Amino acid sequence: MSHIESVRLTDEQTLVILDQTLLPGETTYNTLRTKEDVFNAIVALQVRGAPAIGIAAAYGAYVELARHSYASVDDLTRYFYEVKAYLAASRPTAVNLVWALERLEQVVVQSWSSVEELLLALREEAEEIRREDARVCEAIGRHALALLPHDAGILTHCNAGGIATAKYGTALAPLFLGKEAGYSFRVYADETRPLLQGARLTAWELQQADIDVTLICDNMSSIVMQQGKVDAILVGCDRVAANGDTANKIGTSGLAIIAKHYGIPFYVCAPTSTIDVACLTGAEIEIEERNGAEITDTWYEKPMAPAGVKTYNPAFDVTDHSLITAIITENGVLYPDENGQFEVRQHVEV
Ligand SMILES: CSC[C@H]1O[C@H](OP(=O)(O)O)[C@H](O)[C@@H]1O
Repeated sequence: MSHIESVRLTDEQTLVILDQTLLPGETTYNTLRTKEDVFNAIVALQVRGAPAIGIAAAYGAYVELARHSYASVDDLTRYFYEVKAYLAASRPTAVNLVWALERLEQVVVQSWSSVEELLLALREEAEEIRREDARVCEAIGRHALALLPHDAGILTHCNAGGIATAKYGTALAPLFLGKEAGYSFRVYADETRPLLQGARLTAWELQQADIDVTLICDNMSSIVMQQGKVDAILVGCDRVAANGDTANKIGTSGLAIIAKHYGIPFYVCAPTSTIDVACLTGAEIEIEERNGAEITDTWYEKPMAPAGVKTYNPAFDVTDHSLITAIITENGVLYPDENGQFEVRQHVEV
């Protein structure tokens, strides 16, 4: 699989990201030099996808810290907490953002003899977060692949591909690995309004990998399931609660309800870094609400709605655990027990 890297730390202590807002028409890389650059890139979804956001935040925190001088390790530590709080506020729903910054905090709280030693350790931890994510996504792909017929029809939502992670993606990982193993998946990618991650990113990534992909509007997902074209639905996630309730791109929960109606397996592909066992149920997950202009203005040359119309633009929704067939992590496939309950904590702490 030819890998398209979406987040990279350079030797010049800068962060380079693939600007995902310009895909598929332009493959443009932006250089981020400050915490403000990183914050704005995450808010604008230039870098997006829960794991990729975490990696960008870890790299971004390091890049910001490395560009200043410090009188002492305590001075650097104080500034780390300022940068952590600032970057953590960029997007609230994907837990990987805070998870990655807390990984750096675990480094900061150790005892360090010099500023240089601590900065080096922070860079290495950020690099390890990226390397780990690639290994995790490949493992998710292998576990998911084992569940799928060689010629399965797959429905995807939003984009949980290689560019949303360090490599492979989560929901798309089995598709890339299957392609390498000679599988002939037929993928239906729904466009995923309002930001069209399915049309712009998933269709693009699958075409780049020569995987059969058909783009559909979100409101066509039901008919492709009714017509028997879909053998399984694969989605990513932004935060999985302790009971298995899952926050993912807006529209996911509706897909799960339709899948339940047609008896189609609904799989959540979840790195354990996206599981938040401190969050007991989906009701506790903060849902980011974004600017309504993404609905009315982003893709249209002419007005698509009356001027001044009210909008409501929740970027995510929560799929109830009762609608999820299995949660696939790097540790394996987690099915609900006989009472329909997911023992997520046990699965995470293997
Ligand atoms: C492996 S990416 C998970 C998740 O992230 C996406 O959200 P966004 O495009 O807003 O960053 C989407 O919900 C994906 O399913």
